[in-house]
Amino acid sequence: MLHVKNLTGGYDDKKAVIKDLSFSIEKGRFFALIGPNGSGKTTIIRLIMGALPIHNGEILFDAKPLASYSQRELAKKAAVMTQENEAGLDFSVEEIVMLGRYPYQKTLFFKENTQADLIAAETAMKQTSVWEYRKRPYHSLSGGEKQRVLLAKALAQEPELLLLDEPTNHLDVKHTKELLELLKKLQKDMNLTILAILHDLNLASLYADSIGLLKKGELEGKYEGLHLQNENSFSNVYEVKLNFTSHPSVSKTQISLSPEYMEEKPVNLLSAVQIQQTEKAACIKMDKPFRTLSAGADGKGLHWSRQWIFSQAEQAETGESIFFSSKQPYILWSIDAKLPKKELRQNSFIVNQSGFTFCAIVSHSPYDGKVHAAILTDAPLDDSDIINLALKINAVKCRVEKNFGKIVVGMQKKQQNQADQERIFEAAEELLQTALKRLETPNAAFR
Ligand SMILES: Nc1ncnc2c1ncn2[C@@H]1O[C@H](COP(=O)(O)OP(=O)(O)OP(=O)(O)O)[C@@H](O)[C@H]1O
Repeated sequence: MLHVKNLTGGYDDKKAVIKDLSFSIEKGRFFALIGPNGSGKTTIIRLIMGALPIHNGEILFDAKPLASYSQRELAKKAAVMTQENEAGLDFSVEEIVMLGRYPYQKTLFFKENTQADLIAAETAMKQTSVWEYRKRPYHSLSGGEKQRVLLAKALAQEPELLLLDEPTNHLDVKHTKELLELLKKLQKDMNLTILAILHDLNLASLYADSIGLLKKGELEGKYEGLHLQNENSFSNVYEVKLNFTSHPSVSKTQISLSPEYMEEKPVNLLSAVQIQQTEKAACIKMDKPFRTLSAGADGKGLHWSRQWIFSQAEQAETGESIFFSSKQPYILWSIDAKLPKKELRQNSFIVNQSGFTFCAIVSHSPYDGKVHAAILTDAPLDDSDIINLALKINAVKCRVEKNFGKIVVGMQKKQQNQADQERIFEAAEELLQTALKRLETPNAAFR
């Protein structure tokens, strides 16, 4: 559909902003153009739309050079939605959208609107949810509403290729999702080809079929989706440390930042923990959240939590808590070791060596046959160790994630027999041994 070959161009003949750029977009594909501020993304759209001089190379639409299309022909093929401020225009919403029909009209006067023009404009306004604003002056709308009107105008052009410059700018999270879902629908239903400049790398990862990463006017790479191994190249281009992780429910990569202002400091579990025990419930609390992998009754999955409740109640307290339902609640691990030594040895492991603390909590309720296990450590262990442990005790949810030395694994699984319970103890012990090996403290003792 669109072939950009060795394109060099910019705002004047002397200085090229885009340098020797090549990429193509197949018909019906969603291509996201990303890159730092000033890398040339908008300039590429301007070059594609013939608004800027090409110094070298060529742009082909359907294998025909850009220059062979008249303005009207080009406008039927490709529509662009830019960030340019049209707020000065004193038109109503429907008049703005109708401007998108100009390639199909003999004159620019609205009275020439045909039935096809009216239907296309109405469809576009309904698709973008601006139909209810159609009589309102454009300048009276909010930034997000204006954004959707400009998209409606582009869609009214009935293009084969849609060029979008930061289409989700100004949109709240609901409208961002709605707009991108709409684009995916148009892509599928009408085989629309989309080139969108996106600043939000997570959205690019979720919605684009392929991604072009631009750096100083050159294409750093083209990616068929983002993958964990792209972390370094993206971090280099953006000059900031990016963390690539897996989306919790779809097979896509998501990107996060680690703010420096809240740099994590190692915490000593022995002093960070508080234990509260009543007749019907027991609660282990930490003074800061720990990375938690849990299949507990509440707070399932991999996230941050700071309290673990063993309770007869059906519901846990809210907020960073993991809830272990147990009809016969008890904690088998106690910080001040009040429990008989034998029981403590059987059910918990505490190692305090080299400044790091490890602790395994395993509780088993003979009443309902459920086993609860938690591994807490402030040692810099790999999540793969945790995952290995999780696999051994049949945890239902697990995910590899970079950790920062503070890990909690909490698991709950219906286990019917003693052998399963033993397996958990063994796995927990193995994890602690791995941790010790890593810290080169092979002689650390269990208490
Ligand atoms: N009208 C202009 N005249 C001259 N130079 C321009 C003009 N518009 C942009 N530039 C320059 O071209 C380069 C690329 O700008 P462009 O707007 O294409 O970047 P971008 O990647 O879209 O940035 P952003 O993410 O900030 O929107 C920048 O160095 C910019 O200063």
